Amino acid sequence: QDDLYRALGGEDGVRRISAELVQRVYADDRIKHLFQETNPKFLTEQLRKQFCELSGGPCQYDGESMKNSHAKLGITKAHFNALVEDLQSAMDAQGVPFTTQNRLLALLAPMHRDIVTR
Ligand code: HEM
Repeated sequence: QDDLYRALGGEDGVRRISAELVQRVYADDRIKHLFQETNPKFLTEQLRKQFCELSGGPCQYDGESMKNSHAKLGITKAHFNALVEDLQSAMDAQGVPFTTQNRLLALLAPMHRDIVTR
């Protein structure tokens, strides 16, 4: 049940992917303006726990719901796609195989219903 977690590189892998994603997002001119009031360390830690739990790892995501945490941001489909691209780049940089990348992305994709609000 934790094979996706292990394919992502386990604890260290998921930690590195989360950190790399946040670095890319804060440098991404398409979306960085939306993160101006968010502490990158906090966001990295929340993403780490969420990716860990989703992939079957021994963690529990204890943060806000996707709906509540994104409600006021006015996120578009284009913003969402930009973040997904940043995640793909982050996983590429960590040497995560394409098929493993797609398994994580498939778990995240349905969240667009709660995250994209315009
Ligand atoms: C599948 C896609 C996404 C996932 C899995 C995700 C996940 C998360 C998580 C876990 C948090 C922390 C919630 C908390 O505990 O308070 C968060 C917050 C946040 N997300 Fe996302 N997110 C996604 C897409 C996006 C997109 C597309 C944007 C904007 C381009 C975005 C912008 C933000 C911002 C600005 C916050 C911080 C809100 C605050 O400071 O309270 N997210 N996201």
